[in-house]
Amino acid sequence: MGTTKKKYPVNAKDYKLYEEIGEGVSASVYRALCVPLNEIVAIKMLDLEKCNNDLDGIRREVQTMSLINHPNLLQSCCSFTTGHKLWVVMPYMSGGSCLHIMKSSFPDGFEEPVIATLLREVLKALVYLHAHGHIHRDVKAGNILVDFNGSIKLADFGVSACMFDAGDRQRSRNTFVGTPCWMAPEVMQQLHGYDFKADIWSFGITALELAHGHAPFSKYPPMKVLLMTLQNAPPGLDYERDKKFSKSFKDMVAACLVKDPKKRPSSEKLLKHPFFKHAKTADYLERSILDGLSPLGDRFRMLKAKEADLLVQNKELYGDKDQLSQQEYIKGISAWNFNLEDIKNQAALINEYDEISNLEEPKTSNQQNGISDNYSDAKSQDTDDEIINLESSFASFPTPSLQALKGCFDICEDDVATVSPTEQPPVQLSMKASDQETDKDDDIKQLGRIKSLQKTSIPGPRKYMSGSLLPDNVRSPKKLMSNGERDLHQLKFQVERSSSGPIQHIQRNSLTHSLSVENVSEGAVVQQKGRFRVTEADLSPKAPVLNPTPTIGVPAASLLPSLQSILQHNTVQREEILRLIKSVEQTPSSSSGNAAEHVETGNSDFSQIPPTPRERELHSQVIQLQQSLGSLAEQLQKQKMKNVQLEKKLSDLMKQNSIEE
Ligand SMILES: Nc1ncnc2c1ncn2[C@@H]1O[C@H](COP(=O)(O)OP(=O)(O)OP(=O)(O)O)[C@@H](O)[C@H]1O
Repeated sequence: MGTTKKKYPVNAKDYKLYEEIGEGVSASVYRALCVPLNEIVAIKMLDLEKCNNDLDGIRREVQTMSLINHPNLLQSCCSFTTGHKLWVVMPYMSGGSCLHIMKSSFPDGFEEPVIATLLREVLKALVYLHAHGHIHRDVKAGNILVDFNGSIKLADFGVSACMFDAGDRQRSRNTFVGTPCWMAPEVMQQLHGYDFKADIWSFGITALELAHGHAPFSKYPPMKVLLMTLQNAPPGLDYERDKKFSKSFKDMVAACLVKDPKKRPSSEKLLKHPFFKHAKTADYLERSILDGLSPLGDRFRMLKAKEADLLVQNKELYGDKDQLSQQEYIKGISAWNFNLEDIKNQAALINEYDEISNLEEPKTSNQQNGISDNYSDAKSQDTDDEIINLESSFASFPTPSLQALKGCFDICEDDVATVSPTEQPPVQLSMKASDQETDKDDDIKQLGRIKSLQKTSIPGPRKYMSGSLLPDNVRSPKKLMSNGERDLHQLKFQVERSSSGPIQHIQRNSLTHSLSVENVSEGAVVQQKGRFRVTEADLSPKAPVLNPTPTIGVPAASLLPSLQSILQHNTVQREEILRLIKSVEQTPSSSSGNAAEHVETGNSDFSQIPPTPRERELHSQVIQLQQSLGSLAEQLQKQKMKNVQLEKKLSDLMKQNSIEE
């Protein structure tokens, strides 16, 4: 790919910013000119101060984007920080995402040959990613980008995971990441972890999304989507209107949407499915889906305006009370609140929502696990019991420190100006190219330098995103207004995401919000950044993923997530050992009591009492766990020492800095 050979400047002043072309949960994307290369690019801007707790996600995205090299994957050209923003420079994909194209011109989805062509390209990208040990974890139409010539690239590695993280290729993941509608059941369940087969599920959901114009369950709030995905039979091409689709398409979707991940094909195998014989060339895509489309920026603006209108209409129709309910509902869901009372309240709101929503969902013929698969059945099951069951199905994980966001990127340039913590002006983008340079320079000056890593992050008003655009006929359960002023200008910046898109991050400034973000010690904490996202410490007995060994200049704060993860992991392992010891004690054979004593006293000599096979197995597990506990403690110790050293360096540097200033 040509982009890898060119040297893209890593300085904001070398780019002229044009119009906004996309928004996600965590980022805004702009079209821009790379002045020295005279090339149009797209720049994704992430506000590091607002991406609470998602240092790992951002780092992963930047790393993955720079390392991948495949024609169907969006590779970054370069990335750098300016003020508290991270800029990721990428090739500009002028067609925008498939989601945007559908919303603009194909509200009921694409024709089958188009779908086959798009999906084959995405699948090629997945084959590459999986072969290199990556799980994408966010495959959906919004992340399939189309270029002017019909070429396709899969984007957004914000939640991708590397299977080699801990040096173990086969390791399943135990993190809770993704976008609800596209999320595989095993990812939601968090029982046995998951692997690259989770992408195959999302791929199947994406196929349905491209066929219908929206993902299954997309009109439901996130909690409901989780319930439905877990309880209902997998969705498929079973609608009356799906008769137009070929058997091979239906087969391909059915192969992906099997609840048991082991029964899903690998991406490589799926690529050989007869359905992809219908795939055509990029040329064909250009003619069939790009023809007549207005420029990306215009489309984006129109779609946003439409969303804002919908929101205003909703306000008029349902009033503030309902909006407040929705807000409360989304807040609970977004924060993945395990407070039972809150969840019950949320469940009540789900029912409320259902009553007014227009049910057009399918009655699938196949039943799985003896659970009814039609929506009205699922609706009637919105009981407290379900919520309690669901609550027990999910694990909760600790959250990295807020401060950990800083200092992650040592690729900084241009961090020049100074600003107070409360000063966080948005980047103002002029539509006139000639004005760009001045405006941008001013902005950069305003954005300022982050003086201290210890500085408390005081987020400005949250710019709520609208990445996934609502189907027109759907009343938004997810778009809401703040408690504050509700003028249109504010609306623009506070539109929530569709539930068919990632769940919106909610600023935790409400007294009613009972979830403690940083309460690591209780282990009941969930990290969340727009998606359900619970990472770092997992319940797997395997070693936690450590941040790479810090290099000089990496702030000590960035080690905190690893340390927390190790601590958490330690606790989990300790509990596991205790549990095993208890279970040895409870083994009915007369010998087991003795065996437990041996274990408890650290004496593993079982020679005098012949152990049962179960005791042997438990014993060896205990030994393994003890060993790994030991090595974790060692790692923790090392990390602590490094932390101390780095903190010292850091404070020296800060002193030096303040002297210079
Ligand atoms: N290189 C690009 N060229 C054109 N449009 C782009 C490009 N990158 C992103 N976009 C547009 O911007 C939108 C948001 O970008 P992106 O998905 O990377 O942000 P995000 O915050 O990671 O989103 P998500 O909500 O999926 O997590 C995309 O859906 C797409 O429409």
